Amino acid sequence: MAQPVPRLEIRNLVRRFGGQTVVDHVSLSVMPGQVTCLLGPSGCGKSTTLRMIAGVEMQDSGEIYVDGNLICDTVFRIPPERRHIGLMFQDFALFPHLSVGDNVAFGLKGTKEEKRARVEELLDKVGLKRFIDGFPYLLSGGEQQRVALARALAPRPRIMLMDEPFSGLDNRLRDDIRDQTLELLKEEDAAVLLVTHEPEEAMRMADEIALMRKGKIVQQGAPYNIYNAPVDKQAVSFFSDINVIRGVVKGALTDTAFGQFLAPGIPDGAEVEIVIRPQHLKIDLDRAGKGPLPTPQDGVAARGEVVRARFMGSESLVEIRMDFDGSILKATVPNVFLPKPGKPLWLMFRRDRCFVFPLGKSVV
Ligand SMILES: Nc1ncnc2c1ncn2[C@@H]1O[C@H](COP(=O)(O)OP(=O)(O)OP(=O)(O)O)[C@@H](O)[C@H]1O
Repeated sequence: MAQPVPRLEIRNLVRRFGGQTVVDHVSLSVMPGQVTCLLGPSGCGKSTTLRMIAGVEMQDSGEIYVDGNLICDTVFRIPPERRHIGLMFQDFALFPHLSVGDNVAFGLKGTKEEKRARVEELLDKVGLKRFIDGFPYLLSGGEQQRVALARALAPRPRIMLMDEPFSGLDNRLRDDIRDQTLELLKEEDAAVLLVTHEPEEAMRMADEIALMRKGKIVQQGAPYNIYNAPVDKQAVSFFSDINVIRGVVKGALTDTAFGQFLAPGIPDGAEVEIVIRPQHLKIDLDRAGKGPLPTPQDGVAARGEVVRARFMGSESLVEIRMDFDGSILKATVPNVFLPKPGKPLWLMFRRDRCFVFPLGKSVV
């Protein structure tokens, strides 16, 4: 069977500013109806990548394809207005002197009736048809954002590029608008590339996440895989708080106060870091103080004493000073669990939730 052709594909895009490579051989593809999130810290080159795809920035090397057809390399270049790409940025500014309907119709081709039908269809989908003849100033921030989305989607773009489109909205509003936006984007079957520096946004929106750091994509895959099979310590810590203990490898194993961990492919004598998220650090509540027996999954329990416990809303955060080296580890526990400072607790590193990385090594 023929391989499906990506709606958008970029190959080895490179952009340098003043000797610094801010986008460094970035390649990715997005299928129709798929949302890919370009996720990374501020300044890692996400927006520059998006601007090159939009055609408002020229790459130093690399190619961009739409439906398998070259639209831009260093010699050939289709101008931005002929790329059929929809854009949505944080500063989405609607035209204040045009009605909501005319804002959405802006850039649409066809007869008056055709345009009106498309505008009504989209405003209906974003739940704002009643404002069609009103002006943008009558709308809240969230409503204006939905109009901007309708405007971007009106000409049926084959690709939607979105750069932090929800960051101007307050938290509660944002979740609703993200969900609505996602629904509409799927209905319209556009290939979406969404830039964000917020892991929660990427997890909520993406079919696929491309994790970017220092101009490079360090990992790409479904949110579940990025979260559960991270490539390095930084990739774990980008999504959550982490606990780290160290060990030395001997015979593809490392011995720690929490028992042995597998360290496949890491040479004898190398130092490793064993990383675990606070929600996976297990507190033994049943046999507290008695030193539970090791199990294949939980390993050996290590003793510590509570330093502080805080209630965070849906969970409690407990900080424990470990007897074996005096370090402080963090555990989160659902609901209310507020042991007093000084209380002894036994902790276990769940082996199926740990990541073992060579010390000091990251992908870039
Ligand atoms: N036109 C330009 N001239 C010089 N440097 C630039 C230019 N555009 C971007 N840069 C630099 O390139 C780097 C990447 O910028 P970019 O805006 O792509 O990052 P980003 O990941 O989108 O960050 P943010 O989330 O803060 O927007 C930054 O160091 C930025 O200062």
